Formats: sequence, structure tokens, C-alpha cells
Amino acid sequence: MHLLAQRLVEWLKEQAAARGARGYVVGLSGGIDSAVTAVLCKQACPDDVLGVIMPCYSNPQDAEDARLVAETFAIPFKEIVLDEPFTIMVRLLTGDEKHVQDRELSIANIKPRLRMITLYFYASRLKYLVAGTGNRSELTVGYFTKHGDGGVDLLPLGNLVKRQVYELAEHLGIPRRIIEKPPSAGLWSGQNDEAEMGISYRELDEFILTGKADQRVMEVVKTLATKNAHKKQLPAIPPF
Ligand SMILES: Nc1ncnc2c1ncn2[C@@H]1O[C@H](COP(=O)(O)OP(=O)(O)OC[C@H]2O[C@@H]([n+]3cccc(C(=O)O)c3)[C@H](O)[C@@H]2O)[C@@H](O)[C@H]1O
Ligand SMILES: Nc1ncnc2c1ncn2[C@@H]1O[C@H](COP(=O)(O)OP(=O)(O)OP(=O)(O)O)[C@@H](O)[C@H]1O
Ligand SMILES: [Mg+2]
Repeated sequence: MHLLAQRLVEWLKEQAAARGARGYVVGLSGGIDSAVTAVLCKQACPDDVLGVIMPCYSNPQDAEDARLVAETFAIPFKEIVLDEPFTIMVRLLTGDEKHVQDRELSIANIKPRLRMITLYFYASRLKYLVAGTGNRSELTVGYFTKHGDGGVDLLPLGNLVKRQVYELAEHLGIPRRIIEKPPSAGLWSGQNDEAEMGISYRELDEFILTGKADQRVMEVVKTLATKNAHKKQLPAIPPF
């Protein structure tokens, strides 16, 4: 067995035991990060893992890919469609539900936050922990929604750059089509991580691992990392 996978599975077992939890709940998006996270959780807690597929005006192919992961690895799963609660929130907040299609982040970020609420419902009911799927590449630049997909109990992939997540996916036997599709937050149709960040994961990983990059890449990473540093900190408290 792959040493890294083995160590992560052991770590997940230890974390659950140390925190008095029975297992893990994971949001299954049909993307590579959640596929790898869910399979590691399944290996750590074979009888206590739950995948939750949560479409929210999403491409139906994503839910299909998520089901493929769950079925391939015998991960029990639930499907909770969030279209309706999202529409209600958008109407309540903006006065007009036509804004559900807006790309404005104040609206689109409601989607990952509704997913966070859903995952914590199951965590509480089942005495599980919410396993986040963020990796070191995303965490470095803060490419996640605060209290949305960032609102989790632990991050098993948090020390791995995206390239290492791909390596693990190959080792674990994640279905090809999931490995090959372009990373997307899925907040709107056609969203693409690399296009939105303005750099590729290859460039980002290279900079993280070696400190080497074009001037442009360095500037993008530094700007994003500075702008989003607050996402990895506890809320500020007055020192008096
Ligand atoms: N300096 C500061 N100190 C403390 N708090 C600060 C702050 N600056 C902003 N804030 C707070 O943070 C909020 C902005 O952060 P946030 O709400 O997260 O919003 P924001 O960073 O603007 O948007 C989330 C980004 O993550 C991407 N994303 C989301 C979900 C999944 C994935 C994926 O990879 O799959 C990617 C998404 O496409 C977008 O680019 C502000 O509204 C403010 O409340
Ligand atoms: N439709 C969805 N259903 C369930 N969970 C979701 C959904 N969309 C996003 N998530 C959760 O939010 C996490 C963050 O999304 P992100 O796009 O970074 O990861 P991914 O989809 O697993 O991988 P990729 O980077 O290849 O898109 C997902 O890993 C998953 O846990
Ligand atoms: Mg995705």
C-alpha cells in the first residue's frame, strides 16, 4: 500500500478516536478532492462514513460523478438538493429570486454555506466529524468560502499540494473521468479554478514546493494569500 495513503488513513483513525467521534461525513461533489477524502475516510472508518451529494443549481453530471465515487467504493450516501433553500435565501435577501443565477460572490457563496449547514446536521446526528477536502494549494491562496467549504472539523489533504492529490487519486483507483475533469468550485456554470485564480495548479504547486515561479505567478499568489489570510485565523478579539 502507498505509504502516504496508509499514514493518512491511520491519522484519520487517530483523530476520530482522540476527538470521541465515530466516523466522518464528507460532501461528495464529483470532484477529485472530495473523492480522495471520502475514500480515505472509508478506509479509516469502513462502517462509519457518510457521503452527502448536495446539488444547488449544479450541473447534473457532478451528482452523477459523485454517485459513481460512492458506488465504486461502497460509501453510503444521501442526496440533499439545495435548490429550494438557496432560492428562498436569495429571494429573502435580494427581494428577487431571479438573482439565483448571479455570479456575484455574496450570492454564490450561500451555496457552500448551505452545504456546511447540511454536513453539520449529519455530523451532530451521527456523532461524526466533518472531513473537509481543502488541499495545501487551495489553502495557500485561500481559494475557498469562509464558513462554507472552509467550515469543517479537519483537513486530511491540507498538507498536500494538488499534484499530490492527483497521485493519491491514481493510487486509490478514483475513476478516470473524475481525475481528468478540470477542477471547479461549481458555484456557476463553467466555473474553473485556474481561470478564476489566474494561475494553474502546476504553477501554484511549483511555487509552494520550490519557491520558484514567474514574477506574475509570484505576484498572484502573494496577492491572494495576503487578501485571504483572515480565512485561516480565528476572529480578532480586542487585547483589552
Ligand atoms: N481582512 C479581513 N479580516 C477578516 N475578515 C475579512 C477580511 N477580509 C474579508 N473578510 C470577510 O471575508 C468575507 C470574504 O470571504 P468569503 O466569503 O470566503 O468570499 P470570497 O473570498 O470573496 O469568495 C470565495 C472564493 O472562494 C472560491 N471558492 C469557493 C468555494 C469553493 C471553492 C473550490 O475550490 O471549490 C472555491 C470562490 O470561487 C471565490 O473565489 C468578507 O465578506 C468578510 O466578511
Ligand atoms: N454539489 C456538491 N455536493 C456535495 N458537496 C459539494 C458539492 N460541491 C462542493 N462540495 C463540497 O465542497 C468541497 C470543495 O469543492 P472543490 O471544488 O474544492 O473540491 P472537489 O470538487 O472535490 O475537487 P475539484 O478541485 O476537482 O473541483 C468539495 O470537495 C465537497 O466536499
Ligand atoms: Mg469541485
